[in-house]
Amino acid sequence: MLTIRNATLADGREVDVRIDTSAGRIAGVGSTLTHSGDSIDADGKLLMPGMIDAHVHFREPGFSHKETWETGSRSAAAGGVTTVVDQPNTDPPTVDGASFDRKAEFAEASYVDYGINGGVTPEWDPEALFDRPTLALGEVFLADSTGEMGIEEDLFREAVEAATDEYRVVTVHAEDADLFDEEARERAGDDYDAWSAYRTAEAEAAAVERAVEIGAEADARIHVAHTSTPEGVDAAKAGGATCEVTPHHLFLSREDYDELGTFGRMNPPLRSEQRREAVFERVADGTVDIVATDHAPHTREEKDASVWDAPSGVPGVETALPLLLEEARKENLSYERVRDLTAANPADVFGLTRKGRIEQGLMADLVLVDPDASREIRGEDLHSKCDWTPFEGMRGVFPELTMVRGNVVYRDESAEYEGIDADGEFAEAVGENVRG
Ligand SMILES: NC(=O)N[C@@H](CC(=O)O)C(=O)O
Ligand SMILES: [Zn+2]
Ligand SMILES: [Zn+2]
Repeated sequence: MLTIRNATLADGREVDVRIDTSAGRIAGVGSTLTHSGDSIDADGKLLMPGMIDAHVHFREPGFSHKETWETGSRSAAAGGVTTVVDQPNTDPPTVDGASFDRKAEFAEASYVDYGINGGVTPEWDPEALFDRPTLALGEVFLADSTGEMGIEEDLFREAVEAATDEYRVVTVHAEDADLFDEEARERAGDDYDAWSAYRTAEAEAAAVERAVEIGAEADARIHVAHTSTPEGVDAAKAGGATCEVTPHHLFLSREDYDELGTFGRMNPPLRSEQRREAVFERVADGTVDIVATDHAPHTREEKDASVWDAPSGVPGVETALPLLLEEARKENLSYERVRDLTAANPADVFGLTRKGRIEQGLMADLVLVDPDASREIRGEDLHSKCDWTPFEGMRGVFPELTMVRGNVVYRDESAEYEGIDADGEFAEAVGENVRG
């Protein structure tokens, strides 16, 4: 048994949390727990459920030079993420039994728990995928992005039906390439805003509408990945789907290209400041279900190319919760909203019934933070293989301690906790597949 004493929860309650470390579960939450066994004095600091990041690209197998399960999951743990959901655009793509099994072997190196999604290409093998502990189907690409896995509508419909028969959620990358602005293609390679002009907001809204229509016909559970526009969010919600927003679409806009260049290129692209604000409002008021990072690392060398040649994607798994906690510190979001967006809602959307909340009986996936300890984000301080961040110089509130099923996997070495004697920043890589 381990007790975290004097913790403050997102709703303001001051509690002790008792952890059954052998079961990895929360044994009790209350104010008058008896303190037998080990204990940590939280000294009034904030205790949050670990973030469930429903959208990461940890790049193995195939692209270990960009990220590995080890570096990606360390970055996750240091950012307060205790579960990640990995996407299928690896090499080989995760579309059949052999590729799933291969990825599952790499994932054993993970410091945090994980789900592995199955992908869809014309060669996919749904039976083999669903036979395995696949968390969800997706991201299913309705347009090409990194990995060129864009598929036609007929195959999408088939995939949605197959996933629904197997009780899997379908995560969709919703852009319609027919609505991309080909004229923008003529802009020069150093006009970085051309990427946003090319992959239009209309292309997102139209694809979301189509995806939720097809989903409704099949009675499917559709989850729209990385919605970047208020139109995309509204179309998803009106069609009965759930949706996620990334930190980059929440905190960056087309106005940041001057600073970011191709390091601000991703799919869907950055939008106008006006659209960014409208998306932020929908996150703050609870319309948006989830904040997920779409952590998509590429090396500096790869990114350092013309706007038409650079790969799409930015890292984000370590900075998402810190950026949101900074917004809460500034009272632009409530702590309860941050908790729901990062933990309770992703647990509900992906059926992770034993995760996402600080309640008796649930898994002890926990993050302890000093809510006032805001600091500048520096790429060189982060733990991803990707040594840059699009959020350089912005402020974040980083965790001091991250626990996965009762195991301390990360602690900030400058934070002192009586009762914790982990040596160094990271302890053991205890990550497991959330589907067993
Ligand atoms: N978002 C991106 O721009 N890139 C992602 C793929 C994706 O999520 O579309 C990647 O894997 O690099
Ligand atoms: Zn995508
Ligand atoms: Zn993605």
